[in-house]
Amino acid sequence: MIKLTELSQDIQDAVAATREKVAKLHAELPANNLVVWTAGNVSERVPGADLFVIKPSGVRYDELSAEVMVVCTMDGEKIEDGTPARLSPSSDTAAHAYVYRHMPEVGGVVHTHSTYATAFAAVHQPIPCVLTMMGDEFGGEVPVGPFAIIGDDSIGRGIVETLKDSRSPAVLMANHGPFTIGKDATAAVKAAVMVEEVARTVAAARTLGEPVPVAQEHIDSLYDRYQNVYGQK
Ligand SMILES: O=C(CO)[C@@H](O)[C@H](O)COP(=O)(O)O
Repeated sequence: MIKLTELSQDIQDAVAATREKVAKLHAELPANNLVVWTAGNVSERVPGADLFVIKPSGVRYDELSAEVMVVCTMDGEKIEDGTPARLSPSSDTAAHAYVYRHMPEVGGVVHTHSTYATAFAAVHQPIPCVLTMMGDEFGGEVPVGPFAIIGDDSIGRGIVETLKDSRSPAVLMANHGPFTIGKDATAAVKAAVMVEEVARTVAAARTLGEPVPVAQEHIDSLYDRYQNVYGQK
């Protein structure tokens, strides 16, 4: 088994920095009302190594610190990372690992059960692109992925199959909830916040009438501006 202390100092430093970052980002899930109890997870690739960092399974968010973040290989196997052997990685580790293996551009993955996005997943309905904010962040609708059993790489296969030809960084896995991807874990957390927000707004809009789709040409222009011009250089 790979032992963290036997890896190069550069890799050990990169692991330490990633653990700090991933531990901090987990606090964003309850802070943004995206999870109850322990029902969500964040992971990030370790730069310069075939490793990623993810939270331990079933541990309360206020107990998560850099020291207990679990380090895994790209096959989702925990390495000897200095945490107790009994500390298992998230139950969604195989899904995160599958995404990293098949989407090399992805550096971060997030899963939550946020209420409104999960409600769309429960009824197998994509979130239609009816808001400029959706054009900006998702470049179109947020798609629904297949039903998949938890624990092996079925969820990962569903995520990759659904997102590989989509601009959306979010997929609503049927009867389960949102999984989001990004160039790093911060971007994936942002997508998780945004997908819940637009799901909530679209659900509210439907109580008033039928939401009006944004024209494709406007979606393309919104997406291009937000991805390439918005914010600070
Ligand atoms: O979707 C599920 C289970 O339905 C999981 O995402 C858990 O809700 C969180 O699991 P851990 O990351 O704590 O193992």
